[in-house]
Amino acid sequence: MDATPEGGTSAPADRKAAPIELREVRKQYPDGTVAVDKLSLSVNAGELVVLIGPSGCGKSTVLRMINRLIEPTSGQILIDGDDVTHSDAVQLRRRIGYVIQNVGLFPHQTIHTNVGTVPRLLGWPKQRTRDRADELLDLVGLDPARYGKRYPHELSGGQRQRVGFARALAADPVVLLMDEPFSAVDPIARSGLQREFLRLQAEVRKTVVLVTHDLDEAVRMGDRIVVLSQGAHPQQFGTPAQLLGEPASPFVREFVGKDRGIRRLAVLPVTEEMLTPPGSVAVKGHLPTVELGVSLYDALALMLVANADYAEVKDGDRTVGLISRHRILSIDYPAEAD
Ligand SMILES: Nc1ncnc2c1ncn2[C@@H]1O[C@H](COP(=O)(O)OP(=O)(O)OP(=O)(O)O)[C@@H](O)[C@H]1O
Repeated sequence: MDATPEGGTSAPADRKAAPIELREVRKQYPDGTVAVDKLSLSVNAGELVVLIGPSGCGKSTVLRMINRLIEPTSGQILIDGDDVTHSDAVQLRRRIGYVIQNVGLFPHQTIHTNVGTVPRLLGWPKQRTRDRADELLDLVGLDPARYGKRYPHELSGGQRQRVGFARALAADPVVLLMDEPFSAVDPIARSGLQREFLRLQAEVRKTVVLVTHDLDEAVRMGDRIVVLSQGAHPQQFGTPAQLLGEPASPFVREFVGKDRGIRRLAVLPVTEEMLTPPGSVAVKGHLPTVELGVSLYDALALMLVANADYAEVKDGDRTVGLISRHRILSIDYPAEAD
């Protein structure tokens, strides 16, 4: 049985993703800087949680404490219920995938060898390691026959990033940590890679902690988002829609900014309650069609391109109603907290 988003129901033996819990974790660097001040946080198995906040608020420190590249000063970090703050750090890192900006592939090793790094360290038989590297390259959309023998400099930045994902996933880690993984590629390649990663995540369902400073990325990728202020103080921990619709404090409202109305359209779906029955309004010309459940943002974008006031909404082959531009632009905004 697979791990569920709620966590805790799978047998550990076949668990593919593990919950993470931080209990009052603190990091004070030797020079006295308190980067993380007693942070408590729970991430469910199979969930993608984004850490976002202003520069220097402690995001990377939090992430690097989870795989013990940085030792916490105090507090506990539990993975799958086990406190890992006193376990063997090298063993731990083999159970945790780690993806960083610019990937850090070994330049003198082929792509295939790079992807097989952790399985080799774990002592997997050669054939199994080779098969696994092929499988992972396929999974990230790189043909192993074509790219496996190349060296990192013979790939584009976006392709190298995919290899980074493949390498991080090769030994089937229970947790995946990603620190600004998309920021080294240009904006167009970035949105393609984000989409690809979401497709991959839907398939592998790892517990992912992603650090970014890009709010659009956070909203697109996160099941939930934690907004941190200096000292890694959580200001709000919620779904993208909650964050954009109900910022919990002036800090969060300022952080999500003036564009939050537009961003919010990207996280709210077209639902049946929003629809007008087909035939109840006179419409001119050909209407664009959208699937029930697409984002309001996408529906509105289609209407603007087609210069139409309505779009026809389908559920599979069936037309379930019409959605109007006006309806999308008049969605409610809950009262803001102060
Ligand atoms: N080795 C270190 N020694 C002393 N202070 C450090 C060290 N590493 C980080 N810091 C400080 O700890 C704080 C948090 O740093 P961290 O890199 O975790 O922040 P961040 O939110 O990831 O920042 P950014 O978004 O700019 O990458 C900062 O004030 C930083 O200057």
